[in-house]
Amino acid sequence: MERIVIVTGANSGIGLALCERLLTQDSALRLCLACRNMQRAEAARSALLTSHPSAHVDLLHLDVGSVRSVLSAAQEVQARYSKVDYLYLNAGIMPNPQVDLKTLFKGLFSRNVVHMFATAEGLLTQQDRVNSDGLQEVFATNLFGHFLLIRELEPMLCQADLTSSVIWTSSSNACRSAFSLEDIQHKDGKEPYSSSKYASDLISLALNRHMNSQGLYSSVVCPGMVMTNLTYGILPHFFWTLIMPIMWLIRLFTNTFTITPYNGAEALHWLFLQKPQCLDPRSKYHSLTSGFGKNYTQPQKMDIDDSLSEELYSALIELEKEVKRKL
Ligand SMILES: NC(=O)C1=CN([C@@H]2O[C@H](COP(=O)(O)OP(=O)(O)OC[C@H]3O[C@@H](n4cnc5c(N)ncnc54)[C@H](OP(=O)(O)O)[C@@H]3O)[C@@H](O)[C@H]2O)C=CC1
Ligand SMILES: CC(C)=CCC[C@@H](C)[C@H]1CC[C@H]2C3=C(CC[C@]12C)[C@@]1(C)CCC(=O)C[C@@H]1CC3
Repeated sequence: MERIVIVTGANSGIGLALCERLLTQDSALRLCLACRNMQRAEAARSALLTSHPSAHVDLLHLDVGSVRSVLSAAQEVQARYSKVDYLYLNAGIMPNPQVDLKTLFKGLFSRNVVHMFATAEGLLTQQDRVNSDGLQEVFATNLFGHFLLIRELEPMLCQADLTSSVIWTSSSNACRSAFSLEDIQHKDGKEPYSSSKYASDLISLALNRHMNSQGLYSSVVCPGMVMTNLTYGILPHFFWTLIMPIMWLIRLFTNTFTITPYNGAEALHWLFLQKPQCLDPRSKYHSLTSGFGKNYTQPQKMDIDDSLSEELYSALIELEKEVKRKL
C-alpha cells in the first residue's frame, strides 16, 4: 500500500533535505509538503521532481502558527488521503536571536566548551511576539500548531491494524530550566525557542502514553547544529563565511556539528526505517556526524518526567478548547 508522508516546513533546510532522502529511499511513497509560502513550496517541489521525476509530491498550504490554517489544512488532508503514515513536525522558528558574546567568549576557554557548542545552553536569547490568535509566536509555531494538527488528524493517524509515526524536530537546545508549567508559552522569559523544544519533548512522551494503544507513536529528533536559514539568521552572513573553517574543525571534537541539512536529516530518515513500536519514548534520536563525515543516529535519554508531561498535555487540551471557542 502507498505510504503517505507529511512534512511541515518542507521547503528549505532540514525538511527539504529529508524529503530528498525519503524519495531516494522509497520512490513509491506519496510525499506532502506542508508549507506556509506556496511559492517556496512550489520551488521545493520542482527541485524534488528534478531529482525524482516519477515521484508523487503534493503541496499543502499550512501555516502552523495560525489556528485557522491548521484546522483547514487538516480538513484538506482528510479530503485528499485515506490515512497518514508519517507526520514530520519539522517547521520551526527562532525569531530575533541574540548571542551572548560574553558567555560565548568565556565558554571558549572553559571545560564546558564542547557542551556549549553542542547545546548553546545559556548562549542564545530571542525576542518573541504575540500572534493574531493571541498566542506567543514561537510556542504557537514550534509546538501548539503541531499539537493541534495531530489532534485534528487523529482519525487519519489512528487506523485499525495500522501504526503511524509522528516525528518532532526538537533540538539539543531544549532545556528544562527554560520551561515552566506556569508559563507554558514562555511569555515572561528570553528563551522561547529552548522552552518550545523542551515542551515538544514532553508532549511526545505524553502522546505515546495516550495514543500508543491506538497505533500512534511519537518520537523526537535532534538534527545537531545545521547551517540553514534558521542558523544564518543568528549571526551576519559574512561572520558565518569567516568562521566556516572553524566549524569544520569543531566537528573533529564534537559529533553534533552535522553542518549540512543532509546530515542533519539523518535521524529523521533513520526513524522512517524503524518499527515505531521498537523505539524508546524517553529517548531523543540524535543525528551525528563523525570527524570523518560518517553519519549515524544515536538515542540519548531525555531529561523529562511523566507528571510534567501529563500536566503539559492537559494544559494544551485546555488551550485547544479555548482557542476553538474564540474562533
Ligand atoms: N538548524 C539547526 O541547527 C537546527 C534546527 N532545528 C530545527 O529544525 C527545524 C527545521 O529548521 P531548519 O531547517 O534549521 O531551518 P529553516 O529555516 O531552513 O526551515 C524552517 C522551515 O519551517 C518553515 N516554517 C517556519 N514557520 C512556519 C509556519 N508558521 N508554518 C509553516 N512552516 C513554517 C519555514 O518556512 P519558510 O521558508 O516559509 O520560512 C521553513 O520551511 C526547526 O524546527 C528547527 O527548530 C533543531 C536543531 C538545530
Ligand atoms: C566560534 C564559533 C564557531 C561561533 C559560533 C557560536 C554560536 C553562534 C553557535 C555555537 C553553538 C550553536 C548552536 C546553535 C546556533 C549557533 C550556535 C549558538 C543552535 C542553537 C541552533 C538551533 C538549535 O536548535 C540548536 C543549535 C545548538 C548549537
